[in-house]
Amino acid sequence: METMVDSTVQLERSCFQEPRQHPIQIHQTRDRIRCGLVSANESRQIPVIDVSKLDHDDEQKKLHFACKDWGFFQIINHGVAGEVIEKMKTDAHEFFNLPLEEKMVCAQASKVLGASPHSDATALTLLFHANEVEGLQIKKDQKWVPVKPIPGAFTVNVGDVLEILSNGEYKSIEHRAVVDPEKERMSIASFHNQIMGTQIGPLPDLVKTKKALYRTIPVEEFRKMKLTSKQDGKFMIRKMKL
Ligand SMILES: O=C(O)CCC(=O)C(=O)O
Ligand SMILES: [Fe+2]
Repeated sequence: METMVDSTVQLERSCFQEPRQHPIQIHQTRDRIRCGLVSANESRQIPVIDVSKLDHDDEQKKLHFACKDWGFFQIINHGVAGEVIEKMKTDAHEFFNLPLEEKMVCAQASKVLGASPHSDATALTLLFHANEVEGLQIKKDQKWVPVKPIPGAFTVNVGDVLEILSNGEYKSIEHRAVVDPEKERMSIASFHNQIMGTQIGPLPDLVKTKKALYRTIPVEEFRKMKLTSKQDGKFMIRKMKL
């Protein structure tokens, strides 16, 4: 049986009268929910990219292969100050300690999502583990691989849009969040998308000699399709495949 998160609150920046470029979700996973056995492959781990070394060929290659082979990686030495990270954690905890009515002021609250198996219909997702409890798992070679967050690191994943832009070279990987029977888990996801008025499709340079594997459509149409579709696994990739 799939495990599920019990409470996910989507904090679209529009709630705060700012542009909606990077919606943020805070996930809180508690113990009361349907909980099942997880057949996880503990022996493998997602790659770790050192952002401070990205001007070197070796680290760039590592990043390329991380996007190609895993679609998921952690970044360290990313330059986000420790105080900023601590503030994110305390804000997330304070937010979840608010009474329910106060959390639901967001006009987008009806679009709350869970973390059953899915790929992100974003370009890139940055995920921060706001406490030490694990729960994120990614699908690798038909097995669920648990992500072991490095303290202070961000987990990055290639979203459907990047898979499409790269004409399938980079992979948007299915993932899910499972519950810990003992402890509460909290994570903060920040979604990065293309701006309105642009197109989503394989980059022209990549399809000069190769066949395009996905359709090209305006961002607006992509978003509309995402909101009106049943959100199941890699549903946007299925819709965009040629
Ligand atoms: O809670 C997590 O770690 C996963 C969240 C997630 O997959 C998402 O928000 O798209
Ligand atoms: Fe996700």
